[in-house]
Amino acid sequence: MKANSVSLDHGVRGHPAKNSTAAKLAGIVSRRWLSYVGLFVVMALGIGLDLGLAWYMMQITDTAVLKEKKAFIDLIVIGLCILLLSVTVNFFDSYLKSKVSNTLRNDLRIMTFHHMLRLPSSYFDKSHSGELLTRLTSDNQAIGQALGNTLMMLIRSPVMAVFSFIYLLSIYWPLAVVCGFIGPLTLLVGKVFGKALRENGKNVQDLVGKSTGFLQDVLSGNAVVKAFQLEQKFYGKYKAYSGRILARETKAGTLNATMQAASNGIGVSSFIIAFVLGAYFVINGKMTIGALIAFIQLLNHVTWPFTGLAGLWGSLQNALGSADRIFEVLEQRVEHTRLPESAANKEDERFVTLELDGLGFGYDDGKKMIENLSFTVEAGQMIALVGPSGAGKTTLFKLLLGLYRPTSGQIRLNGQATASMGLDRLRGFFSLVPQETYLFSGTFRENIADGRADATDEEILAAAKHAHAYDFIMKLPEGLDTEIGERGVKLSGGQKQRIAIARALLRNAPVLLLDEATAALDNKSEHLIQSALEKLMTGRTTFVIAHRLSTVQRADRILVMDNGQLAESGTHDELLAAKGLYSRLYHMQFKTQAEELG
Ligand SMILES: Nc1ncnc2c1ncn2[C@@H]1O[C@H](COP(=O)(O)OP(=O)(O)OP(=O)(O)O)[C@@H](O)[C@H]1O
Repeated sequence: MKANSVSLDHGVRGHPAKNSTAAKLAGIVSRRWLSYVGLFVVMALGIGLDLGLAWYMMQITDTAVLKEKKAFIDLIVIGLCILLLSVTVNFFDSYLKSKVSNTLRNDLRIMTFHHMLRLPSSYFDKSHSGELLTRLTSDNQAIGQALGNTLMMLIRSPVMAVFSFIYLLSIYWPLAVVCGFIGPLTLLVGKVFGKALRENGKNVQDLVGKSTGFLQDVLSGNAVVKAFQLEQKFYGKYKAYSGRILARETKAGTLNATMQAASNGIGVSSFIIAFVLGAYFVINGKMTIGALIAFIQLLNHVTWPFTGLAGLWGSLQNALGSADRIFEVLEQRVEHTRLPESAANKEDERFVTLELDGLGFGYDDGKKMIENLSFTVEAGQMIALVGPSGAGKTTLFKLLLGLYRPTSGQIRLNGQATASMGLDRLRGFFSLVPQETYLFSGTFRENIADGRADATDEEILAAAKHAHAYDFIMKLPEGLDTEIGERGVKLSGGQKQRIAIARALLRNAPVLLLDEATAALDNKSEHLIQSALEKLMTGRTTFVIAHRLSTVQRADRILVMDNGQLAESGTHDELLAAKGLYSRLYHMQFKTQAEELG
């Protein structure tokens, strides 16, 4: 990753930073100091050239007025040199500005994504993925723009103004002093409007984030939208979002226009004053015509920077609003200090025992979801988790995977408390087959290989065969290289599940967390999946959130959860004999299945 040779760790490592947004941005900008040195050199040359051009205009006008032919020819040569230099400087100015802007956008993009990948599940539960997406897209765009052109112009303008003013003083100081008072007035305008523009800019970005999240939901759930005929409702909702964005953008436009008009008025009045007064001084013989032309040219540099500054200040404030949103993500506490490596399939990490000791947990709302849960699982056992909906079965999986930390008690893996174990190592013990299959856009090969990055083609094919996915993949013209569509839209539910099983097979972790799908499949597909799961469970310790009677009956131990507590535990026969919650659930399900089978 040579091109990204910046440190990806934002200095604050998840602690809310006290520095201002501008100071935090400065920290990021400073990583590209060499490009900025180049930009400053080009800027100095550009300022010199602009001053030189004013001098040149004065000389050539006075030479023409005085009809000095020899000096006139010399000035034509000098003019050509100025032209050549100006073209070169202009090229490097634009090139370096876009380079620094693009590079910093790239830095920020990868830094933000790197940070996002290390954020805990609790953060994603609270934030909408579409909204987070805009921080990597439009917010990133706004900042990149500001750190290139806007920033350089903001630095160049006052420097240029100072040098131009000194030159004006040297031409005719009384006129310079009069005009010099007017330019800085525009700064006041910028100050008055800057805060409002920044706040408005942040509001626009917040709204864009929300509406993008909404769009993402509607577009990815388009089948439900059509089935429930939600088109009108969602169209109205999006129109409302869009209208609010428009209103905010119109407000920004009005603020900008007022600010520009005010600073322009100040700029134009200084121009008129200079022209009228300058003409008066020419009539009185205090200035030459050439000096007046140079004066007007330079005055432009004294006033324009201030005039333009107001607009630039506005876009900088907008970008700071976007930066606030990005830093909000970068300052979230991360669960990993670095990106975890896939730790599965390590021979030295065999599973021996897993103990839950007085485990307690509640989500953010403080309500206890799991209370005082204790049990021990030995290697090779198959544990079925059953219980009513909302009993806490999936939550237990989240705790085992370290997606959330227990609020009390301990989980011990091979005798070691998981709280003191690195998350990479902890997650390396597990392979997850979630209830809702989640595949990523890409090919079959890529999706299966997500189980293990260094898997060979033979291993991928073997996993596909064991998962009964090989035949349907190979029937497709591009085989393993067939694109599966967004989240696997081109696949049936059963096919998706078999790809997920192949992925888990390849991971080859010692403990399998299997959340059985509840969706009913046809008999053939069901049989293929059962057979694939059998292969996956072989030689592994398995926790299965069980919805099927067959799974439950085969389990070495059934843990019956109710309201986050272990209500009962035992084998199928023991629990039936106990005639408790399990027995009731079993008979209820058995009756339903018998009815379904006619
Ligand atoms: N991220 C979350 N934030 C807050 N509460 C949550 C979160 N996820 C789940 N819950 C709540 O925790 C409780 C247990 O949920 P869990 O998903 O563990 O149940 P479950 O036993 O797996 O249910 P099911 O069989 O229906 O999948 C539920 O009341 C649920 O509303």
